[in-house]
Amino acid sequence: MAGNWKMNLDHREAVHLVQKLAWTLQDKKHDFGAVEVVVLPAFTGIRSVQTLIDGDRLDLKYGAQDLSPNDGGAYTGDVSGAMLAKLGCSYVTVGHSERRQYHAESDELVNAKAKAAFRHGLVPILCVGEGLDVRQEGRQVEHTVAQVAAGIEGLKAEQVAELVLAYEPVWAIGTGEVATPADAQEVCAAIRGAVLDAYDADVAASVRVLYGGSVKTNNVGGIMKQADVDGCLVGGASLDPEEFGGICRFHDMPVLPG
Ligand SMILES: O=C(CO)COP(=O)(O)O
Repeated sequence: MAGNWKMNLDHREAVHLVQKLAWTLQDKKHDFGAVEVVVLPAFTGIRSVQTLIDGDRLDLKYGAQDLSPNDGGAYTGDVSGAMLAKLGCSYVTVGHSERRQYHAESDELVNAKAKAAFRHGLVPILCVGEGLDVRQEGRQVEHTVAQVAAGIEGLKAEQVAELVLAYEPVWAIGTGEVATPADAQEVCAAIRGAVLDAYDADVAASVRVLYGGSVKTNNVGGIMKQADVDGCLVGGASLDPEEFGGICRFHDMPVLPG
């Protein structure tokens, strides 16, 4: 379960949220062996979050929301995978739809960022998903599978086995419009199928496929029941420690009909 905080929370607020999240998980006896919990602060919060997690030996992982495809040099404003690895990051999202939309990130750039992450021992959370127009045309599977194929181009089997692919239909992000569990399963199964076609059954079984888009405690139960959904990438709800803590306890959450 990964919380993408997006451009929210300064470094002090980041520490506060991690403290509260740790308390609520501890209070509810969270099974960290069964459900890995990851927070993705803005760059400015990572150092403080690292200090807290290391200092208190919290069983939380953390990462960044983006990285440069380059390893260092004259790239003003960019942050390299090496810098994130030095801060103890485990994960980094690449190709989030907000990066694709507001920074015109292409599939080629997303692929280069995924490779940069692996060069520095970071696991990319590679985000894919269709917009409303594509969904209305019924082309969500072909669109998303093409993004996956381009995103994983040239990656080694052992890298893809570690990779996280996040299906985030753009029309469901921050809108309150959650995909139905069946919608999520349809595309997540196709994503795993694309990995099977490109690699083999072991890699397809090992790659983790997340769903993201308006995930809350009241819908996570149904989404996580789906065979090809291994976890969720949570935006807005991850800023509320009680709500995100509840999402991490998805086994206890209601599964609503439909
Ligand atoms: O973009 C998302 C996570 O990366 C989803 O955001 P919301 O959960 O706010 O819809």
